[in-house]
Amino acid sequence: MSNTYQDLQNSHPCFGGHKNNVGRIHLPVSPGCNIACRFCDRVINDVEERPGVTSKVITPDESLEVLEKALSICPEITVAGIAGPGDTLATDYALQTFRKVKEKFPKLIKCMSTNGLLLYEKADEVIDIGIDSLTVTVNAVKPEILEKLNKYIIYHGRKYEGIEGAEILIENQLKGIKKVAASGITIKINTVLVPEINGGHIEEIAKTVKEAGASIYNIIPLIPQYELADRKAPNCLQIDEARTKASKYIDVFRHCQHCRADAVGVPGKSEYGDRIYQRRLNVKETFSHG
Ligand SMILES: C[S@@+](CC[C@H](N)C(=O)[O-])C[C@H]1O[C@@H](n2cnc3c(N)ncnc32)[C@H](O)[C@@H]1O
Ligand code: SF4
Repeated sequence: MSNTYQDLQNSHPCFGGHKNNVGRIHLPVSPGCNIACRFCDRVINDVEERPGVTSKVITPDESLEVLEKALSICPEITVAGIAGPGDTLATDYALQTFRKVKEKFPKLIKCMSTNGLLLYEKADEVIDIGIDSLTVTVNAVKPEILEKLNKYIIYHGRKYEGIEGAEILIENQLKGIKKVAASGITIKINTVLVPEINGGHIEEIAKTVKEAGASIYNIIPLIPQYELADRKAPNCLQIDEARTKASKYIDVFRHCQHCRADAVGVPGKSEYGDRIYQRRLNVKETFSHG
């Protein structure tokens, strides 16, 4: 039986549990991605504090050793999460890792983040493994807005660009969210707020994902980079307005820390990634746009 939304509000830092001094570890086992968000720049480095960044990519077996070490250093960790650095469903490594974690650390909350392209077809596996909390990044529910945020998708071996790719992505996200939510798994939605692109669309996203079964909504301010390097990050007022509009339809999480794909510790309080992943000097290798 997976944790309920109420349980997670006490025990998962991204669902409200941040008040209780609980920690998480992100296991960076998923390097590849099957879509191309125009703002995403996945890199290997030891210094940047943002999603898509990791010091190394590890295997599902290595992740058990990493977890053991992390729990001995930081017993506050209640959540084993996988948030990249790429997409958790683009390769099988994340689901393999969760099966191993479930066996060896049955008390840990299993949490994963996906773009949702393959969520509908992999939903039975996600449910069977007993993922406790699932985050799906939904940046728009209208294809003409999404195509400004996503360049293409690779779906069943074919590349779909622009509106066509955006339509498939939105349809699969919403069908996947409905199916997984109906099984009782708690769903959080991430939206990257790019004021000039989806700033006026937040209410529609919030309403649509709530109707599909999501429980909580997290608006992430854009970090301007890659193709959207010249777009402005939202200011505090814009973020606050977007959150207030969304909260008419769905609970809103307001404490997102823009964590790395290999973060370890209690968000905002402790960070043990240096010790766990033996971070090196300032080495930077881009691997998302080869
Ligand atoms: C790197 S992704 C990995 C998990 C999965 N592929 C996904 O998209 O949900 C983790 C989160 O970082 C967000 N993200 C990536 N680049 C960002 C940026 N430049 N600014 C803000 N959020 C970003 C994504 O939208 C996603 O919600
Ligand atoms: S944000 Fe997630 S889905 Fe989008 S390109 Fe980056 S890793 Fe892939």
